[in-house]
Amino acid sequence: MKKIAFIGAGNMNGAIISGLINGGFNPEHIIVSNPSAEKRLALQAAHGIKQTQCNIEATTFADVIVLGVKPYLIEEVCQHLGKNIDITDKCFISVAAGCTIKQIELALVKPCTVIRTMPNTPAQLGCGVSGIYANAHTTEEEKAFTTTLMESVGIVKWLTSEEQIDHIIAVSGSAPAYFFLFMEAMQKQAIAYGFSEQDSRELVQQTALGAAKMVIENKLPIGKLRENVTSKGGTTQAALTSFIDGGLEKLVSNAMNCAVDRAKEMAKTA
Ligand SMILES: NC(=O)C1=CN([C@@H]2O[C@H](COP(=O)(O)OP(=O)(O)OC[C@H]3O[C@@H](n4cnc5c(N)ncnc54)[C@H](O)[C@@H]3O)[C@@H](O)[C@H]2O)C=CC1
Ligand SMILES: O=C(O)[C@@H]1CCC=N1
Repeated sequence: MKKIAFIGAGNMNGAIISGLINGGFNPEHIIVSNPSAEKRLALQAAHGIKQTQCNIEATTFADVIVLGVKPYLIEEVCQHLGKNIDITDKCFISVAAGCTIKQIELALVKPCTVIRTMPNTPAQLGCGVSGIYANAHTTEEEKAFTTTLMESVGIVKWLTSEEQIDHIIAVSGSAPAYFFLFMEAMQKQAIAYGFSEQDSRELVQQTALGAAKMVIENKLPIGKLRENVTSKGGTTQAALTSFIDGGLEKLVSNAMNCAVDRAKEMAKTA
């Protein structure tokens, strides 16, 4: 079985590690590296994985290296690895937004496999979505392993161009936060009606879960599910009209385009 090094013990790598372990991946084959101790020790305590403060030690241990540091650190981390150890047989998988395969290849110096994946944090529950795009050095076996790796934390979509990574960021990578923002706004209003904070949370979260399950389990178009809740001249129609008059659709597409633009900007300034 392949060994995996997670460089960075933050939110995204932590979510993938949780998902892998919950899916039965052997913790002995996983190492995480992070300069500060707290987060890597917490991951070790939670999952029984190996940990180190040294990226070189983690990379040397593994066949597959998941780069999960902030985008502005990816090149620095890769240069350090490329200059100090033989990485030619390793498979690098970056989860970073706004850092291209070309930038990573240049930083690693030696030619090797570089794959970009854009997961999202529901990966920690096995409910993630990951877009994947691979460079020309990637073998079919490495592609198959990456599919298996990311499928252990959710669904996978292979992409036909690297640009689609930026689109996946807008559609699913950043998107849990859109739903959280919407739920926070609903919870605030529920509290304003006098419900306790806890009751407000339960009302909102259960409604979000129910709505998501209906979308998943029904084959009906999402618009039809919406119509089924909306009695003519009723309460839902009043609420939806307010959303539509407020420009919700445009607001959503503008927000998603802002995520795409920001990913492109980050790649330029890297
Ligand atoms: N948070 C999210 O929902 C998603 C994040 N991503 C990507 O994941 C990457 C990480 O993001 P987060 O997990 O949110 O950030 P984070 O800040 O939670 O995690 C980054 C971790 O890297 C560690 N770190 C810093 N310098 C390091 C070094 N030289 N070597 C090893 N570790 C080092 C930090 O101490 C921190 O624990 C980013 O590139 C981001 O674009 C991708 C998809 C979703
Ligand atoms: O906000 C970010 O830049 C990262 C990428 C997708 C989710 N979080």
